[in-house]
Amino acid sequence: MKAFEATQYYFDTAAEHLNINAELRQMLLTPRREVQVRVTIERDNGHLANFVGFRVQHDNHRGPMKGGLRFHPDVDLDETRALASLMTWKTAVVDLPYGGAKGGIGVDPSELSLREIEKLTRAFVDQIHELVGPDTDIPAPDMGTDHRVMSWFRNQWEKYHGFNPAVITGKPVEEYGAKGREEATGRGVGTLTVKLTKRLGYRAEQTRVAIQGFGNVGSHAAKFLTEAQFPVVAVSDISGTYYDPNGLKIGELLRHKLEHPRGLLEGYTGCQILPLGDLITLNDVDVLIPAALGGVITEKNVDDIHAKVIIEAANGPIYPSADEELHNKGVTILPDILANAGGVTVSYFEWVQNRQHYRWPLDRVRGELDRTMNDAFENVWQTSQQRKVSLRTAAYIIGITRVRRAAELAGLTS
Ligand SMILES: NC(=O)C1=CN([C@@H]2O[C@H](COP(=O)(O)OP(=O)(O)OC[C@H]3O[C@@H](n4cnc5c(N)ncnc54)[C@H](OP(=O)(O)O)[C@@H]3O)[C@@H](O)[C@H]2O)C=CC1
Ligand SMILES: O=C(O)CCC(=O)C(=O)O
Repeated sequence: MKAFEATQYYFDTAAEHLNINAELRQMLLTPRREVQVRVTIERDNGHLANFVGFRVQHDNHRGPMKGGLRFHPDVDLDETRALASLMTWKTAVVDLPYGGAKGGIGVDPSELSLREIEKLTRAFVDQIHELVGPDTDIPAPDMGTDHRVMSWFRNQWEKYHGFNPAVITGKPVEEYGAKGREEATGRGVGTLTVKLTKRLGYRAEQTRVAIQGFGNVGSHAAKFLTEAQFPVVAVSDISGTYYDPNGLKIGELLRHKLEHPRGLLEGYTGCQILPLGDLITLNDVDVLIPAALGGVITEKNVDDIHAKVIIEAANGPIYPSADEELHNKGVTILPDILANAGGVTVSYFEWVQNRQHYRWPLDRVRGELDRTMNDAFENVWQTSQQRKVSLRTAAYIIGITRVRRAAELAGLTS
C-alpha cells in the first residue's frame, strides 16, 4: 500500500461516521495543487547533479497552507501528497488557522556538503518561490532539514519578494525564529505521552519507552520524557539501536550526537548496541515512539510488537492493516495528526510573532503550546469515548468536521 492510500483509508474510516457523500469526500481529499520541479546544482567537484522537488498544496479552506520540507531519498509525489493531506487534518485538530501542504526533494543530504545543501535549497526556491508566501503557503522543517535550510530558503525567497520572514517557520532564533520551535514537536510528543499514559493508569518511573529516530523530534522527546522520570530504554538512528534495560543516559547520548560530525549516535559505547530493526520489536517496552520514517509498522512486523501504547511522533508510521490489528489487540495509538502537532503549533506562534514584529519569551511559547496540546488531546479523547472509536478516528472526525465546515461556509466550489 502506498502512503496516500493509507491516509485515504484513515480519512474514509472517519468519514463513514460523518455522513459525507462521495463527491464531498473526493473534494476534501484531492489536493488543490501539486508541483514537481527539477532542481539542478553544480557539485563541489564541478559535476552537475539533478534532483526532483515537490510541493503539494492540499487544502486552504481554513487558512494559508502549512507544512514542512523533507530532504530524503524516499521523497516522491505520492508520499508528499500523503504528508500534505495529514497537515490539513493536523492543523484542524489543533485548531490553527491554516490548511495543509508539504514539500521536499528526493535527495540523501548526508551525501552532500553543507555548501551543496545550501545551493540545493536556493535552487528549489528559484523553482517554487511564486507558489509560497506568508498568506498562501508557509514551509517549515521536516526530516533532513533544519533551521539553516529555513534561513537559506527565506533569504532566497526575499531576493524575489522583499523582506518577509513569515514566509517560512523554523528559522534560527537570531533570524526571526521562535524560541522553542526546535524542541516543540518533541515537547508536544512528550506532553501527550505523559498525559495519555497517566490516563491509562501507568506510573512514569515504571513505564519503559523506546524511541525510533534520534533527530529533532526523537531527541527532544527523549529529553522531555527522561526529565519526566520515564526510563527511555532504547533509541535508534541510522547507525543502530542503543539499548539499556535500566534506562539510557539520554544526556550523554545528546552530547555524543552534538559532538559527532554528522550528528549520529555511532561510536557511543555506554550501552548495548543492537541491529537497527530491533527497536520496534523490543519485548520489554511499554511505550513505542516511532519518530523517523513513515510506514515502519506493517503487517510484516505487527505481530512482533510488544508495546501497549504507541505514540506516532513520525508522520504515517503505521499502515492500516497493522493499525487494525494493533487496535484489536488493545494497543492504544496516539495518532500523528495529534501527537506531533506541537511543531506546527509553535510554527504558528512564530508566524504570528513575525507578523506582529513582536517576540515572545520561551515560557509563553511553552505555556501556549502545552495548553493547545492539552485542549486538543481532551477533545480527541472525549470524541473517542463518546463515539466509541479509536483515537485516530476521533482525531480525523474532528479535523474533517472543521475543514468541511470551513468549506461549506466559503461555498463548496470556492
Ligand atoms: N521536525 C518537525 O518539527 C516535525 C517532524 N515530524 C515528523 O517526525 C519524524 C522525524 O522528523 P525529524 O526529527 O524532524 O527528522 P530528522 O531528520 O531531524 O531526524 C530523523 C531521525 O530518524 C533517523 N532515521 C532515519 N531512518 C531511520 C531508520 N530506518 N531507523 C531509525 N532511525 C532512522 C535519522 O537518523 P540519521 O540522522 O542517522 O539519518 C534521524 O535520527 C518525521 O516523520 C517527520 O515528518 C512531524 C512533525 C513535525
Ligand atoms: O511546522 C510546520 O509548519 C509543519 C511541520 C510538519 O511538517 C509536520 O507537522 O509534519
